[in-house]
Amino acid sequence: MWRRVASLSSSISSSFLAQTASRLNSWESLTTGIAQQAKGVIAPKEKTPFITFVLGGPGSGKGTQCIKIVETFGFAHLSAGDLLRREIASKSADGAMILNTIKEGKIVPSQVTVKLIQKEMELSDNHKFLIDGFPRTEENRVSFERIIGVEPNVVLFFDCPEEEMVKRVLNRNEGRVDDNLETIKKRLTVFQALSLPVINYYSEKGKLYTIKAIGTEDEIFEQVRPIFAAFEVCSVSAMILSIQLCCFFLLHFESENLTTALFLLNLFGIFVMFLI
Ligand SMILES: Nc1ncnc2c1ncn2[C@@H]1O[C@H](COP(=O)(O)OP(=O)(O)OP(=O)(O)O)[C@@H](O)[C@H]1O
Ligand SMILES: O=c1ccn([C@@H]2O[C@H](COP(=O)(O)O)[C@@H](O)[C@H]2O)c(=O)[nH]1
Ligand SMILES: [Mg+2]
Repeated sequence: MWRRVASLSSSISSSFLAQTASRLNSWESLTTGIAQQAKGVIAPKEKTPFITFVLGGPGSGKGTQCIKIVETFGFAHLSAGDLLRREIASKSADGAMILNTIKEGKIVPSQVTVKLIQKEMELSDNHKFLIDGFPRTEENRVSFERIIGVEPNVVLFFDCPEEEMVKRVLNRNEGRVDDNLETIKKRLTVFQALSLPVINYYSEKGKLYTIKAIGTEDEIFEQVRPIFAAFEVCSVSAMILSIQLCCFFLLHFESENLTTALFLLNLFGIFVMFLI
């Protein structure tokens, strides 16, 4: 169901209505998320997904910050790299190809990665997703939009100096096959050539939030926190405003002309949310 809602909104994305609908979708997604978190109930699949892409070079701290975002804002964390490593570990049909690609610091074919992400999204009870380390190429991006049928609401870019990224990766000590100087150099070249255009694309679309990824983990998270907090404040404000307006209209029309009242309420609500 969320796929149908999302593809409908992306098909009219150039218009004023689409912008308004997209904001409404974002707020509605987050509002239901907060309410459901508070009540401890599982989000039904019908909810519009709220998607955040988490981008940045190797070792820029994407995974580390995703853990903090999950703890604070209740997202589901889907790391594309982890999903690919799981395929290798499970010795699936694509496992050997994925292992070689990762060792070479190259990019796994889009179809393979998008299918893994899609499966995780469908299995998840959450509707707020952090997609970590994806899309890494323009082809990845287009493939995601075509297969999943949605665009991200937010794109985070962890901007970190190369020297620092190399240092962090070499100190990571998790036994990853790509955590060696030779592969890191290749990954940095791939990042510059193929991933930066994706980041520029989202910058032009006004969806990019750049984080200066130097300092302690907590200092970096203090740059991330206000981004999601702002979305939550908007959604809660919109919800409160709607309830207030609803009460006002119901009293004003004494329930006689309820349909007109609700129509006016919706129009006003959309107008106010667009202004916010
Ligand atoms: N702010 C920080 N300062 C110092 N070290 C950090 C910081 N953030 C993360 N690290 C460490 O750097 C290493 C790389 O971090 P992380 O795995 O989060 O990066 P990543 O962007 O997910 O990398 P990759 O793309 O290779 O998966 C980890 O060992 C992590 O503990
Ligand atoms: O969308 C993706 C994500 C990852 N890869 C490959 O996996 C490694 C490791 O990814 P991390 O996100 O750093 O864990 C990456 O270098 C690629 O080889 C991919 O192909 N597509
Ligand atoms: Mg990572």
